[in-house]
Amino acid sequence: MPSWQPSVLDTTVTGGWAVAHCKQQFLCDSNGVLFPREWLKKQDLPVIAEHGIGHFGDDAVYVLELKDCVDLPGLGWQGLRRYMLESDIDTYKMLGYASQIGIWAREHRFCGGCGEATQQVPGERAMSCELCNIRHYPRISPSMIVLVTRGDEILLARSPRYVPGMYSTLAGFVEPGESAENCVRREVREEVALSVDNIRYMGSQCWPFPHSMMLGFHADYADGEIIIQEDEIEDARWFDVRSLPPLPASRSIARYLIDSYVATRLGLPQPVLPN
Ligand SMILES: NC(=O)c1ccc[n+]([C@@H]2O[C@H](COP(=O)([O-])OP(=O)(O)OC[C@H]3O[C@@H](n4cnc5c(N)ncnc54)[C@H](O)[C@@H]3O)[C@@H](O)[C@H]2O)c1
Ligand SMILES: [Mg+2]
Ligand SMILES: [Zn+2]
Repeated sequence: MPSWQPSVLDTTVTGGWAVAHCKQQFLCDSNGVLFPREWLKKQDLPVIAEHGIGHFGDDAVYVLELKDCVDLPGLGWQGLRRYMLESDIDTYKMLGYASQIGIWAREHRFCGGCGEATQQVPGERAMSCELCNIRHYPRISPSMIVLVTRGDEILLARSPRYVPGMYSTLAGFVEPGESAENCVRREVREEVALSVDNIRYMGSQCWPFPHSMMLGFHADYADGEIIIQEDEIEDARWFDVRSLPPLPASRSIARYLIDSYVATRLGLPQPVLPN
């Protein structure tokens, strides 16, 4: 499998390969998502932005951001989540990156300060506004995710958005003025009314749904009884490491945090954080 290497490519150079993206979906056919770029640009597509995003093996790759997910004969659309679950890691990384750049390009065609059209900065992943003399960079939203444990028990919760039966670790976005550790304390308190101690950093993961940076932690239960925050969570419980419910996808940091603790308690080999 070719490997994926992001970089900023000049869109005035012709040739290479391209993906067409719209709302976390990719245009595809039976060969996949990469199309000869010049061919793709000749199709009847509502392109609103184009960025050169890097190399897949030796091939230069561009993303065409489309206004709508239009139907083309013989072609379909496939969501990023499906690639996260089913494709090789380099294809998933390429498409996660393409999706983040596509969404950012869509949302930064005009300056938020003055409303004028922005321009791509050559050689940099930025849109500039000459009137305001500012640059708009891709947005990344730091989020914490935490596995809370109490001896052989781990705390898992269900959001109403999850597939039936699945439970996962607690997560939430870092707010202005907050450290990642304070975010861990606040989210655990808000979502399940527990307090935690001994918060330690476990690793991070880009989570392109749509632009999160997951900061993974492990924390010990300190105090309190579970009271769920009903608008975000429909159930939360302590599970014994020997009898766990259906868990998140193996590529997620949520799953890594769980597998790592289970491995420690049961004396199994440690998992590797997929990145
Ligand atoms: N990779 C993983 O293993 C994994 C697992 C669980 C959650 N996540 C991700 O973690 C992130 C946070 O999880 P959550 O949904 O529980 O968050 P959360 O507990 O903060 O609740 C979501 C709410 O946060 C607000 N919000 C949305 N976008 C925001 C932003 N950019 N900044 C601040 N607030 C925002 C909205 O009100 C939204 O309803 C999500 O992107 C989710 O997909 C990743
Ligand atoms: Mg949450
Ligand atoms: Zn401006």
